[in-house]
Amino acid sequence: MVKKETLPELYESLFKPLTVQGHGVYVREEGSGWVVHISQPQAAKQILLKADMFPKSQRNLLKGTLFNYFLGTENIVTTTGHEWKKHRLIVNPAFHRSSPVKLFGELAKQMFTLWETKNPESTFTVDFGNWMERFTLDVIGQAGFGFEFDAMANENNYWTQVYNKLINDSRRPLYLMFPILDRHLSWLIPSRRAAFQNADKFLGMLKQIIEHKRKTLKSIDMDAMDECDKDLLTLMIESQLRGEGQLTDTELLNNLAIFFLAGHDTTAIALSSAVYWLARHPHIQEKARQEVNAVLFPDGSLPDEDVVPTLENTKQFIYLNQVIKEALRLGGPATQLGTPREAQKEFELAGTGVMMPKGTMFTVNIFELHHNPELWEDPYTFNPDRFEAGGAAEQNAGNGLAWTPFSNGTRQCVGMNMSLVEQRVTLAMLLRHYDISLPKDSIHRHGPVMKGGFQFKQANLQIEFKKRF
Ligand code: HEM
Repeated sequence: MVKKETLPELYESLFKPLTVQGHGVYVREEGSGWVVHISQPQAAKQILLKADMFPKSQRNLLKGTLFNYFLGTENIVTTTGHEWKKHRLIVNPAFHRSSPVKLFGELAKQMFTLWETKNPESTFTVDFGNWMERFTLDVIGQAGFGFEFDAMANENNYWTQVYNKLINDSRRPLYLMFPILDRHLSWLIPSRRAAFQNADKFLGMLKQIIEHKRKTLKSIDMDAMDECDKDLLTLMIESQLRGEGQLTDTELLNNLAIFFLAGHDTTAIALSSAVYWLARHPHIQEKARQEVNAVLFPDGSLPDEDVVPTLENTKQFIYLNQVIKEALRLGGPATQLGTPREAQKEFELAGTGVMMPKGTMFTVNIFELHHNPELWEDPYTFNPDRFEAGGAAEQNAGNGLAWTPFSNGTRQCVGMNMSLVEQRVTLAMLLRHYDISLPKDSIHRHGPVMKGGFQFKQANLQIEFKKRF
């Protein structure tokens, strides 16, 4: 990505020729070998819904890297078969029982206060991408294990810096492309030695929290605590104490690390995408705002104060949910599966009639599926009506998986509901409090411009907010 091209321009030149000429299937070299990319709904459904036939590939290319050091190998993402089921058995109920709606709302309020203290005028501009990273870090710290990063109030505090350094160091392209550097030579490179020591600090802090929680939870009445106020670590340990399964401290640690990596940037990117598209479409923004007001204040009163939606309210935000889905279609954080799937025997790839040999590696190319012109008319246009009852999304669904930002099947994202509720609460509160627009000099005026490198993030996303109260 040398030139600052918009996403549609990049897609047209780089990927569309492959997707369209290949009828939604083509192969690409990905370091681990050739991987079949799928952007066609029948084949996507076949690969994702038959998890036993297409398990995650166990070729661990990142073995020995800082990235792997942080996440470990005993977690819900890297394991398969019985091992994976053991993790999902504990992790799934924790996510289902946790709905920290109040936490999302209180943190949104805190963010508005911080903005307005720094910007006393009625209209101001913020680096929204950066704020979403800080907001979602505060959320995952508290919702994950009851830890206050305070990244919004003070971006330079100790643990926020340790965490940000760890994430940046573990994603450095050079070390991901040449894992041998971390595996065998990190002791020779002072900056890399420091990066591993920094990871030890963060992991050490997580270990202490796990030990502390194990001890305290044995001695308190868990039923006396409100379910919504419990963090994920508490809920996982509780499941074990109730005899619902067992994870060692290392397994708990590795899963907490995964929740950070999988749950922090992803929701930040999703929220940034939704706010960006709302900024570009004032009439859609107004329609979503009116729905939020009608749900929260059915008597027509519109108080000039922030009100945190309840979980029940968030289920009634039908149009806002369409906005979120459309923003995930256009700019969802997962552009393809994190780990390729490996065919366990020879089979016919659905919708193509082509036989694929045992051992073939596949990925569902979520980005291309979501921009495939054969599935989505005018694919770059933001149009939440695609997701209304009877709309294009519903019609596509009869034909396979055309919209799948969280993957699907048994290995669907376990944090999906948490992320969707977080997005609904945050967007509803933003819409009530502010009119949202793009600054005149925004680099994104004609389409989203992405950062280079491995992350699918909008570059320098400045957003203008005008107070409504
Ligand atoms: C917009 C937000 C999010 C998106 C688009 C997203 C997307 C995805 C996708 C595509 C996968 C499948 C990866 C694969 O199979 O290779 C996945 C898995 C997963 N996600 Fe998310 N995710 C989001 C938020 C979260 C959050 C908030 C958490 C936790 C705090 C989370 C935790 C996980 C975990 C643990 C898995 C592995 C599940 C398993 O293999 O059983 N995600 N996510």
